[in-house]
Amino acid sequence: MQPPIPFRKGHGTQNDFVLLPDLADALELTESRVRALCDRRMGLGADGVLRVVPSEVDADTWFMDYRNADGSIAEMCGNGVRVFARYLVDAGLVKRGGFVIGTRAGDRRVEVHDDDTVTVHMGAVRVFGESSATVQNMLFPGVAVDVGNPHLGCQLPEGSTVDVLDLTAQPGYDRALFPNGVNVEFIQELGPDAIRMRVHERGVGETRSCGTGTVAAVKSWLHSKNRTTGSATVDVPGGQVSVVITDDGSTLTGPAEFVAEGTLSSQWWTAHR
Ligand SMILES: N[C@@H](CCC[C@H](N)C(=O)O)C(=O)O
Repeated sequence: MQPPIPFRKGHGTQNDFVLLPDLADALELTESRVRALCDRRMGLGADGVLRVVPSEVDADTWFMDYRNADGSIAEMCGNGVRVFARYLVDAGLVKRGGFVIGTRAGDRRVEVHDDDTVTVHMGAVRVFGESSATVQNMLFPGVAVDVGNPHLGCQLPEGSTVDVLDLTAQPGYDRALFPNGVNVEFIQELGPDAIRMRVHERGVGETRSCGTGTVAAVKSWLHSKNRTTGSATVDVPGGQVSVVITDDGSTLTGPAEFVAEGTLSSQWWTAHR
């Protein structure tokens, strides 16, 4: 019989996660279990799952096994990695300060600050093409951005607001350019160093924030001004984060909050295999 499984529920700017500490790398986290966990009625409810496992490459590093709510695997999650980092400190698995977390997009250095906000070194951000998204027969020009996972950042024309967009359905996108799907950001300029963003996430739907999406949004916004580097605050429906993009990397800083902790019922876990 499966012993009860501990979990934590947390969020970063309301992009929410079920965190499963699996220090012995023994949990069988199937697609069906991820979908059930993330379901807001039959499960705990979340945009994704963060499984905490030892890295196979480096004995001193913890690996973030991230899954989208539909059970799919993604390379990276910027809000998730902040919650993950805070968990490692809270659980006494690493010391507060700077350390490295393994992800499918590569190692990410994080700094957990005294106020529990977290800065993540998100690595290189690359624009790899011009494209567009379609929402309710309206075309939004944008650029394809690689933040370890794929994004399409669409800058709204001056004077437009992201509020009016209906993001209940997946925006249309070029399947040849994004063969593995894409996260789509809609960006509104607020000022010289401030933007707003809404996002439709691959494997989830519209979320209240997407950390990699905020980095992609700042890169797209800078690109629309013929700039490659710069910084901005990004307002999302769930709060605010700060992004800095330099020639050789990028950082994302924002909150990481815990909501609850408990154990999953063994019966429930077995029923959803
Ligand atoms: N919410 C995340 C991104 C999660 C992965 C994304 N849905 C994908 O499939 O690439 C973030 O905070 O970055």
